[in-house]
Amino acid sequence: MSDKRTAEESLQDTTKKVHIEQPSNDSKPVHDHDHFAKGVTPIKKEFLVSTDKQVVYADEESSLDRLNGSEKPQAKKSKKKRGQNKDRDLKQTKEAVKLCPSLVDPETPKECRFGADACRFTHNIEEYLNSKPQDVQGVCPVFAAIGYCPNGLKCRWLSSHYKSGKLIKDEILCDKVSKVDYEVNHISQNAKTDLSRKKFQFDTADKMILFLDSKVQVHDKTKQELQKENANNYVEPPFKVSEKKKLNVKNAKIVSPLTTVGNLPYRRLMKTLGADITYSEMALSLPLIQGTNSEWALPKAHSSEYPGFGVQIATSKHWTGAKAAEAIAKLTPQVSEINLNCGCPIDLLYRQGQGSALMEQPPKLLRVLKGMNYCSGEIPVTFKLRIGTRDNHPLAENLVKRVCEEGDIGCVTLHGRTRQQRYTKEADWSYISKVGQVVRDYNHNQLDDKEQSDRDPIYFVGNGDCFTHEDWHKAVSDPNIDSVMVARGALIKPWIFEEINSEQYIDKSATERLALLEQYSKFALQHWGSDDYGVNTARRFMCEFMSFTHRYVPVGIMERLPPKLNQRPPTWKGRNELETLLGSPDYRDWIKITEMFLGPTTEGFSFTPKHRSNSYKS
Ligand SMILES: Cc1cc2nc3c(=O)[nH]c(=O)nc-3n(C[C@H](O)[C@H](O)[C@H](O)COP(=O)(O)O)c2cc1C
Repeated sequence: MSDKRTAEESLQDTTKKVHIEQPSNDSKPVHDHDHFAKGVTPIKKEFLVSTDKQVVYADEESSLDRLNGSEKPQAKKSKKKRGQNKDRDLKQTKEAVKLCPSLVDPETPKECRFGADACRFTHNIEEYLNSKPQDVQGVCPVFAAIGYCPNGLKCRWLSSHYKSGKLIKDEILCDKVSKVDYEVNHISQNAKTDLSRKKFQFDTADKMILFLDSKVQVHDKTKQELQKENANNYVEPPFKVSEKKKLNVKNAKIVSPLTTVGNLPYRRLMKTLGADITYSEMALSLPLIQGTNSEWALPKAHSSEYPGFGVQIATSKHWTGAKAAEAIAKLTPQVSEINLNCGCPIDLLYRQGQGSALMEQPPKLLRVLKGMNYCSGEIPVTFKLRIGTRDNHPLAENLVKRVCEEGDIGCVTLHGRTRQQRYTKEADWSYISKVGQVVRDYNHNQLDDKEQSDRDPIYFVGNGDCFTHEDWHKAVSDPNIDSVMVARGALIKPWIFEEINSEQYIDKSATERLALLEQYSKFALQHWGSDDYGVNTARRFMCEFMSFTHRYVPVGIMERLPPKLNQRPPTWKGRNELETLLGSPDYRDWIKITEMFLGPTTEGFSFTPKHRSNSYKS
């Protein structure tokens, strides 16, 4: 594989876009080798590299790090073969000497509540600066973007904005950028403390939970009496669906909720590339209502994402769903929808009755949706499900029918696979259409109902295997389907919406693709910081992102189109060194790419990707 210098030299390669002509249906492959076997990406002979290596991709479940401990139910054999890292240690080694955060700007030091002597961080600026590793060359990307660097002395590019003992600020740029480039949905420490100490006022949820409790079947006579009383105390929801924020789903370009990889910098990148709707990574309701820091990091969004930003939650109980919805509505109002995850296949969640397990308990699912809808104020509630949990036992059709009638939802998204299926076999778009028909019929009937005729239709979105503009347009040409949610397609080929809008394949040059990664790195530094911690975090998530981007096979080297998500390429080389580097499945090449933008890896950086064979420690 090429070294860093060569890759940078390759930056000079041509940026000309080439539009690939679609071969006609009857066109024959130029040659007829093994690599045209079913499931194998057809790559032109001159770009093939002979080797015995097999490409194996791990998709969804291996990215669910926060939910470690989960196991795929019936794939023990392949799990062993794949050697996935289920217990990745994601902690990074810390700086040897740490500067007290009160001193990041030495000119305007803040008060340290512990005092210099008791503080566990150093207050000796000179000692700190002497202990820092050498600065990364060039201008601090955060300073360049927003006119100042919030990490101050801790920045890894410090020398670019620190002159004569002072931090530089570009007031004009700062002022201009602050109006358009900011993050929303940060919640205060006080709010988190209130949640964790059970002092947060869940006024709406507390009422609704009593009512929903009355819907749970009990056999005890006293409890039944209490239930009756609670049911009688029920008051009308403060917001009807028609009074909630409008969803704008018809033909919208939608990026799926994506645990780990669908982080804020990635979604921000996707907004620059034409996404209309983005979702947070899945947040678990219980830690949300307990005020956990890491969970409340998930509803944060970039200003460019709102409106059009959905927060996805998982829950198994109506009370946690209702409380989480109320907390989100009160604390992070810049949310366009709260999406209930009813599709997550992973075992840990399933065993707890969350994710796809909710599909197996319709009354419970309806209680959860009702509770969320009642407590989410003006934020509409939507849900995402799969065909069912087991193969040959589809549940979605009947379930969606019931939810339309009773669930007060704004949109349904259906992933055309079962839980059992995971990513094997293609998504079943004919079943997706069938369920879409159910929603369409329901909407149609509502038009005849005078009381309901003012409300927006329930939208229906299909999901599964969309990788080309043809897939997308074919799906939305079905009158039952309002739009398509794109997951892996938008990770592997982030410019997919550009292709959809222009209705053609775009053969992005390697330079253009590298520029997207550079943009990601800049957004990542802005989000996580340009200090040691921020750079390490940005590097790790950039590697996670590249574990998808490297799977892109340039259309210009393919023997025939369309490319498919479930095809695996034989080993190939690109049209130049940079293209080969970007397609490398080797984690060391991903690190090399991060080094172009984030500087060299520092002592202690470790990256443990999905496959053990790819682990890295500096
Ligand atoms: C890395 C990764 C993380 C995912 N995380 C979530 C998630 O948090 N919530 C969710 O509803 N679906 C999640 N999914 C599933 C996708 O949203 C989507 O339903 C599925 O990948 C099928 O779409 P695709 O064929 O376009 O990839 C994830 C998928 C992947 C590959």
